[in-house]
Amino acid sequence: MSVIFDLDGTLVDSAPDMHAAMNRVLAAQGHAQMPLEQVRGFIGNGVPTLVRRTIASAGAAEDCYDRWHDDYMAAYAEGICETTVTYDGMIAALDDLSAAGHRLGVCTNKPQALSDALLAALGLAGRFDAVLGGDTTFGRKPDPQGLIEVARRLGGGPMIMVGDSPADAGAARSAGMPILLYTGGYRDLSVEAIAPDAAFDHWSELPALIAARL
Ligand SMILES: O=C(O)COP(=O)(O)O
Ligand SMILES: [Mg+2]
Repeated sequence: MSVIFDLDGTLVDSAPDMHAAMNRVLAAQGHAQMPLEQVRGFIGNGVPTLVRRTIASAGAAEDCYDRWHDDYMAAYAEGICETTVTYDGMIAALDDLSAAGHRLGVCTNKPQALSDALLAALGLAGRFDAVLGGDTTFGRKPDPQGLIEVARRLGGGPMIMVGDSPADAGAARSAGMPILLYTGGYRDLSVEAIAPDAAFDHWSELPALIAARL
């Protein structure tokens, strides 16, 4: 079996660093700071959506998009791993899954360079056989093309997607994969509304959930 993971809100709690970067952009543009919960609610569909939602929320002009986007990318690249941490039990779960012979991949809406930088900063890069970001030609979840490409790079066969958001669930469904939902992430819908194949609140539950699907 191959297991494909989402990154932000699933493997790592990266919202505080994304929030800090966005607040630096807001300050530079003369706008008020936003609370963490607000910016966290904008995460999940990639940087363009994050920037557009922030601009709308700040009441800034839509034509400042390119500037805010570029400033955010620079600010976040600079502070990509100041406070970001892995979720409790995640590393042990990956250890279990690798020991059980599963192949592991990442399909994220985070841009490729930032995803690679963050995984390297956390010492996680070597754990995955394929990592695909959201700014490639394969599009962004809920478009399933990225997921299908990661599945191909992992060698095909049975796949499971593990994510935290409606975009993950949508992509998995369109790609014909089961979706296991981590409930501790950044979803803006209830678990019932997302209707995953299974949900887990703590990473220690994941290896058994995957073993049950073999
Ligand atoms: O960057 C985002 O908006 C979310 O990225 P994710 O797909 O890893 O959750
Ligand atoms: Mg996510």
